[in-house]
Amino acid sequence: MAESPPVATGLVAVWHAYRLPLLIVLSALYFTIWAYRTFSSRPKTQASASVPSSPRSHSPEKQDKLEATSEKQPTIAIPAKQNANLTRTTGGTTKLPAGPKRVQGKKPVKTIDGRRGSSEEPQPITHIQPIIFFASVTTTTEHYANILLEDMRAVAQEKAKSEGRDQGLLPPQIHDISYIDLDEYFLSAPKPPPTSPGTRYVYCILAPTYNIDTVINTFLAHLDETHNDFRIDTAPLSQLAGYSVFGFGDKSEWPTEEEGFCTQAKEIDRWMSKLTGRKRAFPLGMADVQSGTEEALKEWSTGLVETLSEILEAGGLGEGVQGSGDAAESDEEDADDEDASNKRKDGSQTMVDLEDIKMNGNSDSSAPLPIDFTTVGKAGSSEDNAKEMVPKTSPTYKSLTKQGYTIVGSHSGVKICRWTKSALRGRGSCYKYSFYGIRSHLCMEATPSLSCSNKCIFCWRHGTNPVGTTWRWKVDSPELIFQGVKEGHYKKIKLLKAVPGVRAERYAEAMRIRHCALSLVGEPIFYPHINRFLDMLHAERMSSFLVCNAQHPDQLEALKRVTQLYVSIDASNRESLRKIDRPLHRDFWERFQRCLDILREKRHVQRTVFRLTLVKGFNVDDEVIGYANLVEKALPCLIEIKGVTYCGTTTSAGAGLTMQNVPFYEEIVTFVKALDKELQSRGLDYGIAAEHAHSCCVLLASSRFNVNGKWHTRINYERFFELLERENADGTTFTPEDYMLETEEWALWGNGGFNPEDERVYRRRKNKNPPIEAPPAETPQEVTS
Ligand SMILES: Cc1cc2nc3c(=O)[nH]c(=O)nc-3n(C[C@H](O)[C@H](O)[C@H](O)COP(=O)(O)O)c2cc1C
Ligand code: SF4
Repeated sequence: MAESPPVATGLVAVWHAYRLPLLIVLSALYFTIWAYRTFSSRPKTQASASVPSSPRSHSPEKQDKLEATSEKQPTIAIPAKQNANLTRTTGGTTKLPAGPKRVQGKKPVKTIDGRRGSSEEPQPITHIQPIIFFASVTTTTEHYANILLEDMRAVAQEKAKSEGRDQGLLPPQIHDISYIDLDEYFLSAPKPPPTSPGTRYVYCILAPTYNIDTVINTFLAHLDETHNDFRIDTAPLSQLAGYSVFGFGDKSEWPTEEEGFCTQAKEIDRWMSKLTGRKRAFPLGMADVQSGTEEALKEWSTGLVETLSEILEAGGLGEGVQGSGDAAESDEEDADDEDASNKRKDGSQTMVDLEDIKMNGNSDSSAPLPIDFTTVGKAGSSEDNAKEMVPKTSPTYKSLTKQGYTIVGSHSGVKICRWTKSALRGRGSCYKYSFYGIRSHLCMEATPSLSCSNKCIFCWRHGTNPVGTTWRWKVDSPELIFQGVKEGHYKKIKLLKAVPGVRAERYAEAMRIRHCALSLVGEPIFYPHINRFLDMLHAERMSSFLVCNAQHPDQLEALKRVTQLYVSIDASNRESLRKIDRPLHRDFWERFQRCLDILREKRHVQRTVFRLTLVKGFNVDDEVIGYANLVEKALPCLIEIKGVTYCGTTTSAGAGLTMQNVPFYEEIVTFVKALDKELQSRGLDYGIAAEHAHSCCVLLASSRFNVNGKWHTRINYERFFELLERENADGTTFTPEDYMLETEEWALWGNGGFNPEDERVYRRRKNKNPPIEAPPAETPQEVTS
């Protein structure tokens, strides 16, 4: 047997002598390394570690190509791992997150305005970085997303050339929703890079709708979960500068939204509104993939890009005004409106004119007392000494602006009516669409005189507007008023673009006023330069509907042509008129009668209209004969009959007006039939032409507007302007029959009058047992101007 070498013998001896301490040291070393690896460096998830700043990982070639086509622009890349402080691990970069979510995050801090947000002070906005997200199963949406990318890139380049690069719109980034980690973009807003802290992101989301399970369901589920995850701020994307959604669907199979057209885009829009704290920068756009797709997308993207410029200019979407990024959700919004309308400070229920649903602020029942100017000075006092009708410092100014009026100059006003809002949302226009073809989102409601010479008991404006018998104030130029009312109107329309449900195409249409209702408050013909003001409207091809109170015969006589001339007929006899209109003129009845004579003279030159507002117990019972007398005297082209809207002011209450005085639609119908019969019995050729049950309104028309058995109550606006321009050029006069159009079938008497293309929305009744009788939900009393 060979002997062991001496070194080996030595090692064995050492092992035997020290094996216990050696084993202990080695074990300790092993445990230390294991513990270190286990606790200090838990491996990162693929999601949080590997998300690149903006590339579309699924098609690098395409992205390279797109990037190659663009000039070098300062694109701001989102730093990877920016959301690492709030990471919901989903186990991968694609598709459905499986199993329960794990959330690591900072507790969101509350900001001064009560919203939650980041603890860091946001920098003023210097750059807008649009990010286009799209989902696509059969590549249609992807195709349009790339068109949008190119369009926005071109705009950004153009703007960079003209405006420089210190501030402005950056070329967009694009992401396919299927290939991004949703947590990276939809759990919190991207943080601006340190080199450009004023950068804010705008999400432009393009999505088709599928009634089968696709990545869009995954996306929607993610948005839903994020919003409803109690560990996450409910509006974690509020640091975005805004968002907008565009949907693709197929109308050949899903013809209406009720039947499923673009429903998933609508859902995305709704969730994004919640997640961003209502930062809808532009209304939801929708396109039918069968026709007009590119045009619809173009219209939406043009509007969106304009908004991005506005965000840059204004430093954000704005706060605190409905529609400016702080709009309530559609249904909540309606409920709020309803509440605001129906509840007064003293807790009693009232019904307020729905046109008066305020754009901002609260209605204040402690409105200032009406300013009666009749006792101050004399008419025609020198303009130099003349006072302003509604000075900026006056309580009247404050009260009117609080109610949503924009005061222009010192005596004019403009306001958005609730029907304009309704039409923008595809929920129907006012009765003037059914009767005359006026689409409410194209209509501006204005007045060049906030002052009136009546104090009608049912006037919802009473208590805020000045009253007077003669003009004794400083007179603003028609140019100033025209410019001011247009600006005021467009500004309010712009505020509405973020209101849930507003249609992109209707919003775009609304940016061109086509009609002007001179009927807001006060007496438009009181304004000394009303004719010049009308010329300005017509020069821009805006039709004019003017309502006067039959108290200013001289001004009525001198009034030039309008598209449709109204006289309010609030009663059929002197005593009743005195009680209802509470006129300031002592000779009010004589003035009224003279106005009827003038209307009779004008009936072959203009479309003349009687507007009857029925107040049960005041001007309905036993007055059919009296109204027929007035019709016989003035022979108006048309007679509009509607029920009063109870406004619950102290004035109306003092006059004994309650909800009991508001007629039901059936009662209006009974009255209309009786009046029709009475007119027939006198050989006056009138008939019941159309109705708009939705706003309790019925139209009687002279047979002059019945051609071959078909009612022609609508207006051919194009024709009106052609005829007017010819008249101005060579004096060729024309008649109302020259610009009439056939009434739509659905608007005819007996058919209800609601445009089938609009979505009919019934107001929710919160209070099941209202203390006072309310009109049936099917026939809400909605007053129009
Ligand atoms: C199976 C299937 C279901 C669809 N469901 C709807 C739907 O519910 N509503 C709708 O408006 N369009 C629907 N569409 C139409 C698609 O939204 C439309 O074709 C869209 O352009 C597809 O976009 P994409 O090619 O980007 O995936 C559906 C299409 C398919 C093939
Ligand atoms: S006509 Fe009057 S109610 Fe109708 S949309 Fe115009 S302003 Fe509104």
